[in-house]
Amino acid sequence: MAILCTTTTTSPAEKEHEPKQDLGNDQTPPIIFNPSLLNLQNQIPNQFIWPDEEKPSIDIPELNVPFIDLSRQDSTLEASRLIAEACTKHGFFLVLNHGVSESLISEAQRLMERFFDMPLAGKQRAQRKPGESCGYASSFTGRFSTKLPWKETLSFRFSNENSGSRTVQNYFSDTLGQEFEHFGKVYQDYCEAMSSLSLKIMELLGLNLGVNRDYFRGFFEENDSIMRLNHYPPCQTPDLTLGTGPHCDPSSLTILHQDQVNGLQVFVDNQWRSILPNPKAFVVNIGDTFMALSNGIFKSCLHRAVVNRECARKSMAFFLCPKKDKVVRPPSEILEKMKTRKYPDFTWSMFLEFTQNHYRADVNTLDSFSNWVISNKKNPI
Ligand SMILES: C=C1C[C@]23C[C@H]1CC[C@H]2[C@]1(C)CCC[C@@](C)(C(=O)O)[C@H]1[C@@H]3C(=O)O
Ligand SMILES: O=C(O)CCC(=O)C(=O)O
Ligand SMILES: [Fe+2]
Repeated sequence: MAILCTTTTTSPAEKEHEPKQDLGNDQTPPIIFNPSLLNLQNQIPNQFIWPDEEKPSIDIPELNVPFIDLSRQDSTLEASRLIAEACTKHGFFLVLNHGVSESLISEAQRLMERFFDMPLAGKQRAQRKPGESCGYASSFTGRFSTKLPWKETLSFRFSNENSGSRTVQNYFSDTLGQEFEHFGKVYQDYCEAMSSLSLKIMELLGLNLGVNRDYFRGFFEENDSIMRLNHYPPCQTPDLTLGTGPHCDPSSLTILHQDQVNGLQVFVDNQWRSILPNPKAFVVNIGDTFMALSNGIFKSCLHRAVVNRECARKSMAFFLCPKKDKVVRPPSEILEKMKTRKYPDFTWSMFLEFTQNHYRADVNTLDSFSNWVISNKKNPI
């Protein structure tokens, strides 16, 4: 059962999303976000206080998203129709009977708890460096100086390029040492399961966009993805801050597992809505790169995560991304029908660089990136 920690509704989202080039370059030394000390404080540091128009408020309605039962072979067409309906509107849906073993999910969750329970210095052995998308970040204190998120994260790369290349396993052993070998094995298996699930979902997305079933599967077969563990500690003033600020995922498809604590919200029809946790399901959403691949037909939608006073919340996100040098351009079947291109050609390596070094992801990331590509005459090929 979901633990419903009170939160919610909001404020208009649009005007708060002007591009902020707050990349942490000011002169004040970064504050330290140590969850075991901060979660009991009645006054949170100013850097964590979000502007009024972005602060969460209480009682938001639930978003009705379709449940896609992946076990029913006979229902491929129906599943694909439901997905398409959700993706043209907001890009969020749930998958059930997804085939990922419950024991793998619960072991991945257990190890995430163990990792975040470690003293700060232990976690900092995997410290994320400026400009890099992987590693441990306690809030983003060195990276941003305002609107800090109330969370700590561990991110690592997964590559499906040479099956057996064991990117995740090597990451844990190389960064945290041999005692983390078991972590590496479990998250390697988890990412492989996420990668296969993404490829299945890609077939369904393709069916609805009128392309060959294998087209997007092939496009993402050698994916170079990012896996992220999120820990949102309790906060004594949850109405002042956010766990993850409003953003669209720059990646292609996100597969999220939430624990039992409420917190994920999506901005639909001009209001914030909750997606309640369901440990048996994965929340799937379209990211900006897939929106570009579908020439804007499938939407990447604004979402955020709120925190609460009582309980810590943990989530695991797999961000499916194409192989770095693959050119992101809609398939001819779509372009023949639509005639005009919505976004320029780009590669994931350019988009990733943009989000890490030039722009803090928000609702406008894809448009700002497109303008950046066009004005810098970046050529992906
Ligand atoms: C390419 C990426 C940038 C972010 C990590 C991956 C996929 C999602 C992006 C992010 C989660 C969007 C919200 C802002 C962000 C800074 C965060 O709060 O975590 C983003 C990630 C990032 O740059 O680390
Ligand atoms: O933790 C969550 O529920 C959502 C996190 C998220 O949106 C992200 O990491 O991109
Ligand atoms: Fe997200």
